[in-house]
This record gives sequence, C-alpha cells and structure tokens, in this order.
Amino acid sequence: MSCLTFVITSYGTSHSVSVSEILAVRELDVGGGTNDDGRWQKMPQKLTEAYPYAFTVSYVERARQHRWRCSDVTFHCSDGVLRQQWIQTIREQLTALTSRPKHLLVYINPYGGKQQGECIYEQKVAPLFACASISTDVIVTEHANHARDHLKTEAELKKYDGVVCVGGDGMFSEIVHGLVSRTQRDNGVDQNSPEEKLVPCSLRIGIIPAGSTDCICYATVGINDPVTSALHVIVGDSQPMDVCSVHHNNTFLRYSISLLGYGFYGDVLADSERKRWMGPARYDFSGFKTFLTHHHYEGAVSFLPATDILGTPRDKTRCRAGCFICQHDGQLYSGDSPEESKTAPDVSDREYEVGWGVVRGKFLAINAASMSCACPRSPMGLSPAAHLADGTTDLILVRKCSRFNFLRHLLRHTSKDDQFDMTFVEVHRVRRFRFTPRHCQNDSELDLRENGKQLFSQICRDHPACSCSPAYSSWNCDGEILPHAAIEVGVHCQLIKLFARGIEEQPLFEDLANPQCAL
Ligand SMILES: CCCCCCCCCCCCC/C=C/[C@@H](O)[C@H](COP(=O)(O)O)NC(=O)CCCCC
Ligand SMILES: Nc1ncnc2c1ncn2[C@@H]1O[C@H](COP(=O)(O)OP(=O)(O)O)[C@@H](O)[C@H]1O
Ligand SMILES: [Ca+2]
Repeated sequence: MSCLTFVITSYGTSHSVSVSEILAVRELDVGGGTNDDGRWQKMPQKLTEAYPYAFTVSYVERARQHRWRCSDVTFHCSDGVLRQQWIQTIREQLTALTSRPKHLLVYINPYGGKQQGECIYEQKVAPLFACASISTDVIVTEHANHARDHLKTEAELKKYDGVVCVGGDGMFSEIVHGLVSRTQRDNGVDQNSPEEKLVPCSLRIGIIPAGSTDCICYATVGINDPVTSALHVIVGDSQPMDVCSVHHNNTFLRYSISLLGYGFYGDVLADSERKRWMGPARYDFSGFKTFLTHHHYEGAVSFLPATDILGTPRDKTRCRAGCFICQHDGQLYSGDSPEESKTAPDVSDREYEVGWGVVRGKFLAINAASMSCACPRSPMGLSPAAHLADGTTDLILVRKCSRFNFLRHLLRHTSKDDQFDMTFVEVHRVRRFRFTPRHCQNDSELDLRENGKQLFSQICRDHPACSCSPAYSSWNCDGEILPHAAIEVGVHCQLIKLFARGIEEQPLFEDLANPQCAL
C-alpha cells in the first residue's frame, strides 16, 4: 500500500497517511487565511512568508470507539510549480484507486428512527461526498417498499458504482431485496426454489445509520455514526456478507441479513410496530412487556449443522476486519485441494443434505443470527462469535424456563458473560434449518391463524397474567414481520457486499490538531 509520509514540523514528529485513506487534495489560498470550507487556519507568519504556496490534504483519522473523522493537513511550498506537482501526483494516485465509487444512488428513508434521515444526509454525508468528488442521485422515499421496487424494476444500475441507504435495518433490507431480486431476474434464477444457488450482487451497498437498531451498520463498522459510514463508502471498502433466504412451501418469503427471531423477538416486534410513534424507545417498552408475558411456543426445529468449518459459536475470537475465517468462506480445508477451496458451500450443495439434527420442545425464543447482531443495546450481540461472511448462521434455541432464568439470559447480552452457558440454551452453527410449529400440520396454517387461533393469541397477549401461551408467534426478519410460522431457511455465502471492512482492532490515539507541514 502506498503511503504519503509528511513531517509535522511544529511537533517534530512524523505521521504517515496511506494514500488509500486520503479523501481529497485542494489548493489553499494562504493570503486569504481560510480553507475551502471557511475554517480559519492558524499559520505562523514566518512559515507563510517562506512557503507561500499551500495545499490541503483531507484524510481519514481514527478516533475512539471505531469512529472515523475527516482531518486536514496543510502543506506549504516555496513555489507554485512544486505545489502543482504535489497536487497532481496525489490526484493521480487517488484516480488509480479503482475500488472507490464515483457515482452513487442514494435512498433516504425520512420515516425511520427519529425521522432525521434527510437532515443527517444533508448535513453530515453530502458535504463529504462532494469533497471526495462523488456524484449522487438522491431519492427520498415516499412509502414503504419504494426503494425496493425502484431498484427491482426501474433503476439504471449500470450508471452507478454502489447504492447507499440512509435508514435502519428495515431500509437496508429493502435495498437488499431490490438488488438481490433484480440480480436473480437478470440472470434467470428462480427465487422460489429453496435449493437454487443465487447469483451474487455486483453493486456494493453503503449504510448511513438513521434507524432504530442499526445493527447491520454497528456489526460491520463498530459504531453507528453517519460520518464514519460515509468515510467507509468514500475509501471504497468492501465487506462480503451472508444472506439467508426464507421460504414457505417452496414459495420465497424474504431475505434476512441479521436476525431471524421467533418467540421473544417476534413478539417484541409485533408489539412495537403498533408503537412506532415512540421512536427507537418502542423496543424497550415492548421488550419489557414481552418479557412479562413470558410466552413459549411449541414446535420442531430441524437443522443441518456446518460440520466442515473453522470456528464454533462458543469461540472467544471475534469476526474482525480481514477475518481469516471469512476470507476462506468459513471452510476448514483451503488451498491444497483446488476444487474444494474454490467453491463456497452453499444451500444448493446436495452433499450437505446429510446429517440433519432435530430438536422438539417448548421454546421462549428461536433465533438465527447470520452475524453477531451487535448493536448499542447489546454491544457483543446475540451471537458474539458469529461471522459476517462464512456461509453459516448461528441457531440459538432458548427452551422454556423460569422468568428469572430468562432474565439472566437476556441480561448477559448486555455484558461480556456467556449467554449460551445456561442449561436451557443451545446453539448450533448451521447452513440450513426448518421450523414447524406444533399446531401446523398442513397448508391451512394461515387460515387457522386468521381465525380462532389468532384471536386466542390476542386475548392472551392482552392478559399477561394468563398462564396459557398462544399457539403461534411471528418471525422477526431484520425488523419485518413474516406472515408464516413454518419456514425453511438457507444461508447464501457472501451474496452481497457492503461499503465496510468489518470492525477494526482498536488503534492507539494521537492528537494532531490542524497540522502544518513544510515541504
Ligand atoms: C431485560 C434486558 C433485555 C436486554 C436484551 C438485549 C438484547 C438485544 C439484542 C438485540 C438484537 C437486535 C438484532 C437486530 C434486529 C434488527 O434487525 C431489528 C430491526 O432494526 P431497525 O430496522 O433498525 O429498527 N430490531 C429489532 O428487532 C429490535 C429488537 C430489540 C429487542 C429488545
Ligand atoms: N417514506 C416512507 N414512509 C413510510 N415507511 C417507509 C418509507 N420508506 C421506507 N419505509 C419503511 O420504513 C420501515 C422502517 O425503516 P427503517 O429505516 O428500518 O427504520 P427503523 O429502524 O426505525 O425501523 C421499513 O420497513 C421501510 O420499508
Ligand atoms: Ca455468517
């Protein structure tokens, strides 16, 4: 990686910036004393006299908790020709970085989170894209599924180097559905077949967090911060991600990237949707209420364990930037046997159809986490050792237990304690799974739900003191409710790519305010 190294004379220390982390370079009018953005430059008189020709380099600076900031360093030259040579050379180096996007399609959900999407984009993100000479087409959505349908049918995707969504996990899910469906249609792939091998999407997706949970951003960047996310887009990062497909009776329902949760998380979501006016706090309210109702659900979970992989859900190591396991698609054997290593295991690989396991019983929660699902509420996540791009999902089964024990389990999500180290919890790293609720024997499941059983569920939900449990919960699929309880799920290894790099290990910090350098 090429590095621009500069000496900071005022401190007598040296500091290097990788070209890949330079955002832009521009001339500076020393006489005027201000930057392009109007910020006042403090320049010693002697320096400006001896070196009157200046230029400013904007680059990525790392701050605490995985936060990135745009910093400026100003260089002073003794003559104008030298300055032009420097500016031209840096611009040539930046142009050679082919992974950087030049033209982006941006969707803003004005309705997600605290309804600040437009303001966040205009104030924090658009100026950075402009500084990095990225042009954009911006669409503020007018209704749910606007972005999904636009991507699926209308958007001229060839014009763009990526798609950016400003919103939460639900908005990101819309973008994924639009892009994945469009890619399958363009390649003649039938999404309704659970066995079908899907074609990966070529366009990368950027997430500017402006939703309620924003767990996909948090788990891929390490923080929910619009500026940090915008900078990851500008430098052209690329992080592959697994995607789960969800089917019911050979009919495609949805894709899931983070959490598929039945029981507790399904009930929290169903209740919280009626309280959207509360904003992100709706999850705390509904979470507490759902915890008090303490409903369990009966059924059978069958699953195909990923036995041929590196890593387990109980590992102490974490998926981080440059993760070794994800680089090898999670496979145990790589390198020596070319055929084995080239093909990522996928839901369509028949050889994996052997060795299914089955667990029957009463469950408080059935969760599938294709990634850690870390978020501000749970900084380690639902499955702290899950990988972003290993072709597996962690299936977490929480059996019926006392309220006290369930509370202990939930509270462990907020600390470093192991939430799986409890007798009523089991976790399996799987490639596929199915769930069949006990009362679901055939296709009439939905009819039943819409009639008597649904009514029964509602009565029980409204009377938490009642000791009986409803027959069905709902699936929470990245924050959207699924209409079916009986589902079949398969993981598609690295189907999409984000403008992210995974969570970086924490660096040491230096405080370099407004450095000035002589060349
Ligand atoms: C009594 C203490 C309880 C503490 C429990 C903490 C556990 C939190 C784990 C959260 C996992 C979140 C997984 C992500 C799900 C999102 O996809 C989804 C939609 O997000 P968004 O579109 O941005 O709103 N969010 C949820 O389903 C919220 C679940 C909150 C549960 C309390
Ligand atoms: N303009 C709009 N009006 C209403 N709903 C929208 C609009 N644009 C997107 N949506 C929907 O809003 C829902 C929530 O969006 P999201 O950005 O995830 O916010 P939150 O994190 O608060 O749930 C998603 O289901 C998405 O489809
Ligand atoms: Ca995974």
